[in-house]
Amino acid sequence: MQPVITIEGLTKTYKSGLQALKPVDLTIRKGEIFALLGPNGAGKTTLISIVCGIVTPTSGRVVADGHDIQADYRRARMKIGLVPQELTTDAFETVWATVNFSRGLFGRPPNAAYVEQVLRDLSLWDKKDAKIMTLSGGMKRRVLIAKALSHEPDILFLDEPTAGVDVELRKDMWAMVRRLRERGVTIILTTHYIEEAEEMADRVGVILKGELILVEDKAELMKKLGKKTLTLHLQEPLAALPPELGEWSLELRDGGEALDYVFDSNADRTGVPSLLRRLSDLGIGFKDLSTRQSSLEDIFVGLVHGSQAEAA
Ligand SMILES: Nc1ncnc2c1ncn2[C@@H]1O[C@H](COP(=O)(O)OP(=O)(O)OP(=O)(O)O)[C@@H](O)[C@H]1O
Repeated sequence: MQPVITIEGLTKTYKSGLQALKPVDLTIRKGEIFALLGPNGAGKTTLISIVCGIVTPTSGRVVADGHDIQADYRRARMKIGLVPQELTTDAFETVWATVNFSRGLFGRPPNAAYVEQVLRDLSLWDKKDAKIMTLSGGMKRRVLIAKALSHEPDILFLDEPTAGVDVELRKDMWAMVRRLRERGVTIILTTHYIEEAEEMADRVGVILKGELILVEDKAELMKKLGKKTLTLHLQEPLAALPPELGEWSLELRDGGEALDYVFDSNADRTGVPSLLRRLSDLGIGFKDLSTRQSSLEDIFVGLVHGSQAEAA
């Protein structure tokens, strides 16, 4: 697949001495939705701010749609729309004026039909003459997206697009992101909501303490690292795990009424049939059983713990 952004050896050390990015290498593919996932302070905003030309890198190189973001800043920036995390809006302007003004900043000629379509897509059309300060927080956020799309960018960055927004707006945003992707726009979003990455992304990058520790197709990531949990609801509660079950990593919960077994669903031997046989031999019966695939959240928590254990 064709790359649309190439990041090579990118680092950032702020004046305070804090190294916000260790050398980062990353290629974003044309037309994909890429989720950059990481906890607060991991370096997500720093990374996208560099690509969008707001923060100067300490070293490394970024090429966006064929243009070096430093040597050829204007042309690179023309290709990019950024929806920032913070609500920075021109309070006294109308929605219509502010979105058209943004378009003009990028040297694009006026195009009322295009701007109208953007506002309609974002359910902002009936607010076009409203002053921004009169809008709700959710509406202001939609205005930020409209501004970012005003100059018809091919690449859209969304920094924590749904932080603090209600469920309805979140769903609207996801739908809008999908529509943009259908039109060929490449989308990079940062999030610390696993649910968002799981729902939206084609690929996921996990960033921790300035280091991109993993980049993977979402489906592949879940398949490769995904574990399953088998839960057995026992007929009689167990006070403790019998030593005969020592070879399986089991956990008793719900007052001994439920038994959890975490296994690798891709392994040749999952240990499930032998566990069921052993339970039967021991006369431990169960009323019901269920299995659950690990979510991206389980995987993420596992990675964070793994990396903390390494650092310790
Ligand atoms: N202008 C700055 N000067 C000094 N340190 C900064 C500056 N901006 C960010 N940092 C620090 O760099 C690190 C990475 O911050 P960044 O905002 O990139 O993280 P993030 O992953 O986007 O987090 P969040 O989800 O909280 O936005 C943090 O430790 C932060 O305090």
